[in-house]
Amino acid sequence: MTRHIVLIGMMGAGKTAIGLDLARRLRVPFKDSDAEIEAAAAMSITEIFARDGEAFFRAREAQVLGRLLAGPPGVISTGGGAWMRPENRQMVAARGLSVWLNCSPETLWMRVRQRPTRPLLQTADPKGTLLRLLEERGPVYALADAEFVSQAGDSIEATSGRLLTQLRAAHPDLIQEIP
Ligand SMILES: Nc1ncnc2c1ncn2[C@@H]1O[C@H](COP(=O)(O)OP(=O)(O)O)[C@@H](O)[C@H]1O
Ligand SMILES: O=C(O)C1=C[C@@H](OP(=O)(O)O)[C@@H](O)[C@H](O)C1
Ligand SMILES: [Mg+2]
Repeated sequence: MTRHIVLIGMMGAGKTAIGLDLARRLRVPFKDSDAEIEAAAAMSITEIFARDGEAFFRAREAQVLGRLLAGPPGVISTGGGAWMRPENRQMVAARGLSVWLNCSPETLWMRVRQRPTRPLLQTADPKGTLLRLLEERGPVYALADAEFVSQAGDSIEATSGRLLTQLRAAHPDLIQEIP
């Protein structure tokens, strides 16, 4: 691979799950910015938000993203808010291909409602919060180099396989060796 593949998009779109499977198929390193932040802080995302606040988390996120982008090309899954910072978008553009994992609001909600691991959704109306964030962020996600639409009924494996086919077709320069 000549550049990183950087997955962006909403919470629950499957950036972490699809990124892992995509990296396995490509036999390249997989990094998840949230997991890297958690490892460095020895705390969960929930604990970081509760103890240090969102601004602190966003600063760590930008740092971690910079470090991951400086490493060998691989698949990087970001947290849903990372793409909102213009500096992060610039860093990604310099070293990677950004791919918006797009997904219907119903599917996002179905996936995130089961897990209390996303502090931004700990509100009185988590579904309303998710929809509002999607509305705010959608136009910014659309700035990504590529968009991939994840279908609700597809498995993780089917989705990452289809994503790889789409990426190979649209960016033959990116993946030079067929694993
Ligand atoms: N087709 C699919 N694509 C992505 N995730 C899926 C799919 N089917 C089920 N899931 C589940 O949905 C959740 C997606 O969450 P995650 O990968 O953490 O998303 P994100 O990192 O974008 O917030 C995971 O629990 C995953 O196992
Ligand atoms: O959308 C966001 O602002 C966030 C998304 C989360 O990552 P996922 O998109 O991987 O769930 C995590 O970074 C944090 O809870 C904030
Ligand atoms: Mg994730």
